[in-house]
Amino acid sequence: MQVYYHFSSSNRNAYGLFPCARLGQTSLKNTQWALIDYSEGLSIDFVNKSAPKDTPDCGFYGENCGPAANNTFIIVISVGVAILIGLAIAAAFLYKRYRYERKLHSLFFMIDRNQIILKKHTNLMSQASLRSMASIHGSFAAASQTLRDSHFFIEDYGNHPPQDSSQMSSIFHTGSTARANPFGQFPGFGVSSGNSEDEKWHQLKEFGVGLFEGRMIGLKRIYRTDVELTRNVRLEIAQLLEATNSNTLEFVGMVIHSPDVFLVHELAQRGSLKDILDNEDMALDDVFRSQMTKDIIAGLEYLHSSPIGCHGRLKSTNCLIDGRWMVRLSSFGLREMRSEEEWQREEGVQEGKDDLWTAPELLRWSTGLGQCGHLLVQKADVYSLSIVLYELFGRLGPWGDEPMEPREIVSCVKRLPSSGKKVFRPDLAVIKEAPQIVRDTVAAAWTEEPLDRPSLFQIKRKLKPLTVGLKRTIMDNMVSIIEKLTDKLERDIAERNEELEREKEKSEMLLKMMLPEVVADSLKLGSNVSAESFESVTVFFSDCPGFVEMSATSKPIDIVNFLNDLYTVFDRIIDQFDVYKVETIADAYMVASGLPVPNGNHHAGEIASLGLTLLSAIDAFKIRHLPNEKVRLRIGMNSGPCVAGVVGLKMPRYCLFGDTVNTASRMESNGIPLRINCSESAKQVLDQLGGYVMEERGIVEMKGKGKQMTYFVRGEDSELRRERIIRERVKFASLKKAKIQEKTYDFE
Ligand SMILES: Nc1nc2c(ncn2[C@@H]2O[C@H](COP(=O)(O)OP(=O)(O)OP(=O)(O)O)[C@@H](O)[C@H]2O)c(=O)[nH]1
Repeated sequence: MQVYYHFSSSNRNAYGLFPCARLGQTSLKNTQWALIDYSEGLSIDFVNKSAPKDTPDCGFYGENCGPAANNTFIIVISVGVAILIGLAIAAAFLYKRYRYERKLHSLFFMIDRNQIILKKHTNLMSQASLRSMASIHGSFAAASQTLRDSHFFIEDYGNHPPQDSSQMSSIFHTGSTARANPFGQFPGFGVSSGNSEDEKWHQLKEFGVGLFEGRMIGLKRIYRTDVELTRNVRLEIAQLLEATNSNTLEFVGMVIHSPDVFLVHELAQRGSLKDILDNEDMALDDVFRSQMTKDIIAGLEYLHSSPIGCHGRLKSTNCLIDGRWMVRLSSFGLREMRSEEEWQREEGVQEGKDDLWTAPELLRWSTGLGQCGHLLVQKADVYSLSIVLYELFGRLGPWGDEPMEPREIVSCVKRLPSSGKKVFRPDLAVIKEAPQIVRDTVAAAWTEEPLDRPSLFQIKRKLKPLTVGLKRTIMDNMVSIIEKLTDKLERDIAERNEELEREKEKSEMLLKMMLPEVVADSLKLGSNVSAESFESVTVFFSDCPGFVEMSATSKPIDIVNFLNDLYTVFDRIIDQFDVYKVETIADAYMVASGLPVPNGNHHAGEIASLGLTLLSAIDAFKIRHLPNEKVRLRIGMNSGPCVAGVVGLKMPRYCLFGDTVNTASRMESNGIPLRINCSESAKQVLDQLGGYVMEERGIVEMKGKGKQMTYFVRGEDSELRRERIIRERVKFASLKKAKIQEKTYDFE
């Protein structure tokens, strides 16, 4: 067979079929098969100088085209897109970081002081609130704050806040990376201007309460001489703001207003664990203790796993209790900023009380908490936890019944223990009632060697039996406590009401002793008591002649005793008559009848009968320091019109005015001792009443009054008086006060 590729052998340029090889058949004997014999001929002059492809582009069946063929393309595209996404993420990350850095450089945490309304801090552990439901077990003690004097000082710029960051840096040492002018951003933020608002803020010592953006906040003073806002400090503040956990207290921001610096945090309604433990009225049962233990550990766990890394100053004052009775840890973080504060405090303000919870290695550490690694502080937290648990279960304070002063305790803990000797720790016997697992945990957690202390995880596992089934039990517990509280509350309210009632009665009684009942009643109702005219009253004066001489020769205390004895007798007697005691001035005793409630013309009778009774009583009266002497009482009485009213704002007195009063006084001063010296007008009224034995004394010259006819009242017919009073009582209610005398006095 021949293969042609050219149809014209003479013209090799023309394309056609030409022989280029010969294929023959090789005969094979003894076989049925023949092999193809190929002999090469001319070389092939291919169109386009190369042999055509032996396979079509897409293959014989299209297998090289379609979806499979696009994989590479897709891969390329995918890689491209991935790179783009990567770049976008990186850009976003960088942008976020840039924004974070910018935020760090700003004063994002600053709160303008003017946005906070300071509230009076009655610690919510106070009696009142605790008696209220809020506090489960009756009254909590007021916050046991050890108020420390402020040692805080930031350079004072007077009334002119710094205008730029360079000035600002004198207040806040912002470091090379941090420069900001907070005054531009926060109107009112800056330095004290010495007004009353400043005063209020200065007066806030350790802790204050305020209202910020509609919610109650706690203000904790930071004791610093300056605030260095380095990047680290800002980072710590940012971490605090980001910390959100149900067992840590929410940090809201800072108020910096020279010279005051405050941390602003969410308010824990029920005060600190210490407040609760210090309050003897607050019975804590196992369920509460277990729940609190659980909360404290949970709070610490969160801090240890968060960027904050540790607590560093755990103590019972920093375990705050919120409205739902959950423990919320506070005062963590800001280690760098507050480590400075520690040393300032140590220099004199504290008596070591704050360090009773501090681990020995931290007490020995000399460069401040800010320089400690997280692990070290975490182990120190475990130590502090052991003291808090000891306090919680022993309820005798962080060091139980240890008699040493806090400062001594702290120095003993700080001292390196000699080998083989027991380390100085609180007495475990104080918590002998606590479950064994608690005692074991406490003992293990205050080990001297930090690394030998258990981890929080181990502590939690060890104490798990305490909290098993707690959820259900605590609810039951709450209900029963609420019931108990309600009972207690009701009893307390009833008791207080009774007390209040008693106090009210006492003060009313006092008022009535000072003023006539009708006057006291209208004063109580807030009405004005205007002066009142009385047509006819009788005024009585008595006096002890020789009193001035007696005063000169007796000891003042004897005079006081004498007058007290005498007036006790008089006061008892006047209760039997319808009279009103107006006042006493030294030995002078003034009484009136017919006011403030008129009693017709019975006033003269009441006064005369009173006088007779007094003279009778005086006969038996003994002067304690002069047993051989007798009181020679001189009495004067006069009847007529008068005006009475309350005068003065301070110590208001019910006073009588008018000539009737003056004449009564003259009757007494011009009278004869042991006689009732009676004026003409009083005698006339007594005659109208009848039953009084009168004796004419005669005309007496009286200073300012001229000649006055005078009488003595010598006796009375008590039966007549009795009948008269019984008869007239219906008409004159005040006569009901009058008791009926049985005896007729005769002074002849
Ligand atoms: N009711 C209530 N009282 C608080 C609150 N914060 C603090 N207190 C009271 O103020 C006391 C002192 O609190 P802090 O100043 O935080 O305690 P501290 O022991 O001085 O703490 P550090 O200075 O951080 O070591 C607590 O024992 C509470 O009685 C709060 O949010 N609510």
